[in-house]
Amino acid sequence: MPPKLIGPYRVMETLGSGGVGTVYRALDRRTSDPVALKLLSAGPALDTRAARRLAREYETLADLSHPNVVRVFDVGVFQGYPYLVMELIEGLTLRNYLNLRGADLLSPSGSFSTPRSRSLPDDFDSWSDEDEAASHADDDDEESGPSPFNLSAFSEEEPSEDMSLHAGAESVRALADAADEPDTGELEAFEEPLEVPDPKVQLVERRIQEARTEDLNRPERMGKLKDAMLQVCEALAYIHGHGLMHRDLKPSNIMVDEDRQVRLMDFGLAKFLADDAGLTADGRMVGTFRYMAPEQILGEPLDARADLYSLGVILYELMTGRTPFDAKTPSALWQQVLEVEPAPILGINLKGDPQLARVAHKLLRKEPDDRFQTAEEVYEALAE
Ligand SMILES: Nc1ncnc2c1ncn2[C@@H]1O[C@H](COP(=O)(O)OP(=O)(O)OP(=O)(O)O)[C@@H](O)[C@H]1O
Repeated sequence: MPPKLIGPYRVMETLGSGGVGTVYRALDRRTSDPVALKLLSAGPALDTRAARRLAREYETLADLSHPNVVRVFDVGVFQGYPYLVMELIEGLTLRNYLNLRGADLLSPSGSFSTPRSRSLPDDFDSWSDEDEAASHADDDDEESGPSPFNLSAFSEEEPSEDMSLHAGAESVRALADAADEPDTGELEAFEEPLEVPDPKVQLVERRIQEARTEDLNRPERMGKLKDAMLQVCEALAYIHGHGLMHRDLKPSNIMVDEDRQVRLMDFGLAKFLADDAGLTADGRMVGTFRYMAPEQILGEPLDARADLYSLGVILYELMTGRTPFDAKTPSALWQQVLEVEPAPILGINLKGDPQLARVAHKLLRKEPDDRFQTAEEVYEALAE
């Protein structure tokens, strides 16, 4: 049960939960203004010193004002846990915004609903105990609970066909059986036909893949993606210009409102929750490994270029449907981030935009010096 009152704010409903807390829609009882309130319940309760530090950190954020940066109104402490009050964004996270399909928007009753699709499965469930301590750091992307917002501004999106994007072997085989291809009967000679590549299955898999990349490359989706990325660059240029870093940039920290205006959220939070090496007081890492730059994983001093690496992961993911690196354990993931080159975007999405792919790969360079050096440079390259 969510609390009814947090400081002077009346909690109306839960908007979603992430790795470090829960976000509520709330009303400021003094003004009746609607706000979003993020209660950080992941760490240990704050002592007075930490509470004062929180207030200091957010004095800086409260002064920021940019159309692509979420406004921070207030901070406080509730039963020992810090909370942050910010602008309520009536919209969707970037991932859901770019996954929208007509079929997702209209519920059977005809009312609008939030799409629940996720572009990545959370395959980190099977971590070993030793990985457990770090596991929360990748508990991203949970966008739970229905949106209370009217999403009619997004409804012009054309419904796309059901492409069975995550069709398992069984459904692929069923589709193959139904495919209008002549049966060669060749498989009957084998005792274990499943080990032999079935041309019909391969054909259907190829068609699914083609349909999937066609969906990723829809001109309307690509236009939205590029526009959103440009706005994120403007937001990053602004906060970097103020000497701040985001440190936890990922698709669930970017929201798009009904006017397609992008808002960057949660910057600075990772810094407040962690020390310079990115560790919380109880030794856990703050941030999301899949989006973290190599130097961030290594606990090295960071600058704005670490945010640009995260931007590269986001762009890569939005162009291919998967992050550049993925593994079953954090240590395997770190090894990839530190040592492995990402698979070429255009090898996964054959008809992807070459210019955007080039930008993403340059952002993903392991050495900060080899990346774009500023968000302005990225903006220029995207706008070309
Ligand atoms: N200012 C806001 N206005 C409207 N909805 C919001 C706002 N901030 C967050 N939300 C919603 O609440 C959800 C949870 O946000 P939260 O920041 O807790 O999670 P997260 O970003 O997925 O994870 P993390 O805590 O690791 O950053 C978001 O996915 C979003 O749907």
